[in-house]
Amino acid sequence: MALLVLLLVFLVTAIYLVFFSNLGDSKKPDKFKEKRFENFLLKKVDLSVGNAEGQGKKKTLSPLERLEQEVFQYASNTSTRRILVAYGTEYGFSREVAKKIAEKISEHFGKDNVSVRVINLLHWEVVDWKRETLLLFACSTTGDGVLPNEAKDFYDGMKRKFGHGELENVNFAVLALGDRGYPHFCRGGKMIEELLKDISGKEGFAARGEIDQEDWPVIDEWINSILTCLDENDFLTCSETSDYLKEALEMKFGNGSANGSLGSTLADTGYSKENPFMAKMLEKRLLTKYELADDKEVLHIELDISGSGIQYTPGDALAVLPSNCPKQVERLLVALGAKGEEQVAGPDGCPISLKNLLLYHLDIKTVKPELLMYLRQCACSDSDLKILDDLVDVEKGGLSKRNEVLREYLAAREVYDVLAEFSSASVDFQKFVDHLRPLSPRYYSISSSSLVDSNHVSITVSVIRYQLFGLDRVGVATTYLADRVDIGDKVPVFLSRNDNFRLPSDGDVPIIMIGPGTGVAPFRAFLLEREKTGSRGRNVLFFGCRHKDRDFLYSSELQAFADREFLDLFVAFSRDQPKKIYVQDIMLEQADFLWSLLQQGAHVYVCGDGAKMANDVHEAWIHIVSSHKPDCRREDALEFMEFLEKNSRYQRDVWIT
Ligand SMILES: Cc1cc2nc3c(=O)[nH]c(=O)nc-3n(C[C@H](O)[C@H](O)[C@H](O)COP(=O)(O)O)c2cc1C
Repeated sequence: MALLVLLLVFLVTAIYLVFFSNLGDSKKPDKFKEKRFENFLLKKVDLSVGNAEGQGKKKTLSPLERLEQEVFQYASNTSTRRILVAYGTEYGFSREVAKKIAEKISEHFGKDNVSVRVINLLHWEVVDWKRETLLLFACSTTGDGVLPNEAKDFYDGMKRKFGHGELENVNFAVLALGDRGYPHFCRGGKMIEELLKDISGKEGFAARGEIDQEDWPVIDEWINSILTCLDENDFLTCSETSDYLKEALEMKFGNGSANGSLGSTLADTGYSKENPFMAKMLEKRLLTKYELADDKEVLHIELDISGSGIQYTPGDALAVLPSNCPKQVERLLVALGAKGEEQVAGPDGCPISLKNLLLYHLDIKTVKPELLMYLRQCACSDSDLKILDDLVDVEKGGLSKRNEVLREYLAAREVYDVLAEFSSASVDFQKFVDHLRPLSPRYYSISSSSLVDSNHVSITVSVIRYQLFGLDRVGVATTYLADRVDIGDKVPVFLSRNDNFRLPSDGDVPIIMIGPGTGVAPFRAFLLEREKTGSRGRNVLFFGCRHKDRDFLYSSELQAFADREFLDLFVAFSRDQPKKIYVQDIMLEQADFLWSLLQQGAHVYVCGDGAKMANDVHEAWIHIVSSHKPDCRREDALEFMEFLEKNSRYQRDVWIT
């Protein structure tokens, strides 16, 4: 009996514990629940950040997941009103723009009334162009006025495939994205428009948009002009009720497909911005004397890519995904009045600490004009409001890049500066980060040859450090590599192909390389490759720097090539004598020699600063050609250089800082 009573007491206690303790739990103060939520957040953060050191350790995406990043379906695909928005991008901005175009069209017509599909031009072969009636293109320009790598096959393929007027059913319009600082502004978009004009046999239904950098107000204007045209004309309606495209894409790239390749960049290695390879740093060597205030700090960096499957060719670039400088992030957090541990939504929508988001995911240097508009909303002092109103004055061009005052203001400031300047603005952390750009990869010309060592890749990095408004400023990726990555640490990288900067296939053809400063990087790769393949063609290099004994990059290697009579080396040291001398000056001294090389079919390469040097070198060529070709006027010389360019005998890999 006593045993029975004991059992009964035990049972009652157990039942009480199971049911009532839960009840009790639910009455515990909210803090307890918050704690459990916090643990949940921590787990999520771990997943989204990868690890404490940095980003980059992301899961490998399946072909279908990668496809979803490339192709977006914004609306019902059963609608008979249909449009295809195709983008060609090198750095991702045109994809962002294409998504915005799709969203706006979807919003304007109602998402059930129109089917808007977005596709990377990389997948152009999946599209049945004769079945498409309405096309919008958003395409950038890269290199020296060329199409993005992933859009090149589309351009050549469409030219081959369709004759004049063959796509007569197509209505199209083009948005060209570029940067006015480059000599061939928006050339990629212009090429696509010309192509479409030819194969459709008609003009675009709306004027071509030309965008100077990330100018959203002008992009919005163009989208609005498109919406007006679509309201006024019935281009949208097509005769088909089902959409072949989604099915075709899934067939081609879906799980289990036989040829599930996503195109050249991804297919070769599977590594991309979203899914980088973690390459171990093997060497970091200073190539310059770095002691005086005026000295340059240039590093030779070698990385281990064994096991990655990355196969590079001289001319290609290596993209590095950096993280921001912790000191700069701390400074920003102080200006924000934040601790850093505050939770905000990360790029994938998962919660992440404000500090980690700023360290690993967002660009804290570039100020978007939209951030100023947001600060305008939060500012409460009259003087802050007045300055902000003046900056974004509609009369001056508002938020657009046409607003010269705003343009100059932003060019000289980082995100910290505007926060510090408009300190009366009390910002919401989530809204603040929503107004920052994502941190983008930085591209460095590869300076090694995979024929010499396929497991290693090297880049040549000029480290950026300067002062602005009395504060230290740094180049994000250059100081990431110089200060924050040690030998043995891993760096997230992926390969960026550059088929517009290639050695001649015939090793007997002479090459003329012009590469001052870090512009010499791809030429080191060219020389190593040509020596390894036993090329017999003459190699001529024009290199320039400030001082022979301070910043002559790879001097002993280059001198050794010259000593072996494998290289004709010409150098210009701009500051070693009272009169400044640059590469274009020493080219002119060698005019007869250069002309004779051109006569022998030489290929010409220029790498480095696109703002000044590339133009000065181009002028030097015009001079050399017009002074050697009989009866040659300036226009004839320009035409001659264009002829060389069209025949891949004049290739430039230039950039503007
Ligand atoms: C290395 C490099 C070369 C560029 N060359 C040109 C050019 O020749 N003409 C031009 O208008 N814009 C040029 N741009 C600017 C880009 O077209 C512009 O930044 C564009 O918004 C990038 O879009 P995307 O991210 O879709 O490639 C160049 C940009 C870079 C980084």
